[in-house]
Amino acid sequence: MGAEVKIWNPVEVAEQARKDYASQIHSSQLIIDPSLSFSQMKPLIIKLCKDMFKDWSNLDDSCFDVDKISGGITNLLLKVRVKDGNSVDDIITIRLYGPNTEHIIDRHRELQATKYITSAGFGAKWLGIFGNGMVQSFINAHTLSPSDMREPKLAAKIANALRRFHHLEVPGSREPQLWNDVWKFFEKASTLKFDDSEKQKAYDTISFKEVHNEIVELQELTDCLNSPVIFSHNDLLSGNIMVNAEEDKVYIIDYEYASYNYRGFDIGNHFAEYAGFDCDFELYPNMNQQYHFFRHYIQPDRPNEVSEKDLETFYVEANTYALASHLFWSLWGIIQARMSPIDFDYLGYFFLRYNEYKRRKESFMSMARSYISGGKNK
Ligand SMILES: Nc1ncnc2c1ncn2[C@@H]1O[C@H](COP(=O)(O)OP(=O)(O)OP(=O)(O)O)[C@@H](O)[C@H]1O
Repeated sequence: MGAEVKIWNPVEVAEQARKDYASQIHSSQLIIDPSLSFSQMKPLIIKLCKDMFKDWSNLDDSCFDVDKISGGITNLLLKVRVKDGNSVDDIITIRLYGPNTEHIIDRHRELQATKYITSAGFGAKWLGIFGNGMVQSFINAHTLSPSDMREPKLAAKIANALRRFHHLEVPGSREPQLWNDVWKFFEKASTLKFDDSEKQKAYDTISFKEVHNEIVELQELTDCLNSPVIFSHNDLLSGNIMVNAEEDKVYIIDYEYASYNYRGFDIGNHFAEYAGFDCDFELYPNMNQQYHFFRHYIQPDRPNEVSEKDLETFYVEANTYALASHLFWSLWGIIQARMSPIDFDYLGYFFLRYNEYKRRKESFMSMARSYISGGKNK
């Protein structure tokens, strides 16, 4: 299953991180095969913890409680509670990379982003690295559902948190990655073969010539919008937002796709995620809901003073780039259908996202053209 691939040398990465921040990142050379059953994996996870955190190396195995955290569809998230005799237990999360995810995720880019994002105080603390994954602190908060994101108070908080995220300065390439990534996905997705004949049949119905033309057309159009390039999360779905209501804190987690990118893409992609993995696109936010979000993104202190002109600019950007989000994740779905062992209908996901692209294309593209030529969008 291609599971035992070491992505990096963990010791070197940890050493570099120590130099970069003067903070200690623990490391282990171990690799855990994510295709193992949970009961087979458990003792290996305990071994990993002991190898990585020297303070725990002499603890009895019974001091470790290992559980799965559900929610994601790319990696395996584990929670380890360690009772070492102190009154307060330690809790960590172990993110075990899904097999073959190197086809869709640039792990070195993710690592670079994670270092800077976590040291700026977003998300969980980065604690350690091993052969095919990383360890972070456990966030004591609840994960949002798609319908939570529509709730006005939460939408305002998310907008404000995303605004702060977009102000991050992360070293490395500042080139927006959207179209590089879309074309990379396209090259991969259009040249696959499936062992499963049902999947192959469904795959054969996809016109990659048509998809190619759609990408070209949308790229040309969005280029004319001049959406600012910022440091972008690129995957702000409900499962990647956690909220601790008591502390009034919003956590943006999971930086697998983070890169410099177009502001409109990050916001439009977030709106597309109101539909959830079930792709109930009736839940896509209407203009009022979007304007509420923009007001709190643009001017969280004085949301009612945001100009109509700014609201219109954001509206055109977000909805045109929401189309790009459909293309991006539909191509991702095809690749995952071939590469991922996770039980999820990724090919079905392609069709849902691509059909939504086609359903919305005319109205959003004509709005963008009218905006670019100086007309009104409504
Ligand atoms: N540090 C953490 N502390 C507590 N819970 C966490 C932490 N990191 C992730 N989770 C929980 O685990 C879930 C899955 O995590 P994550 O989104 O990173 O997985 P994923 O497989 O990359 O997901 P996807 O690809 O669907 O975005 C999250 O929705 C959240 O509920």
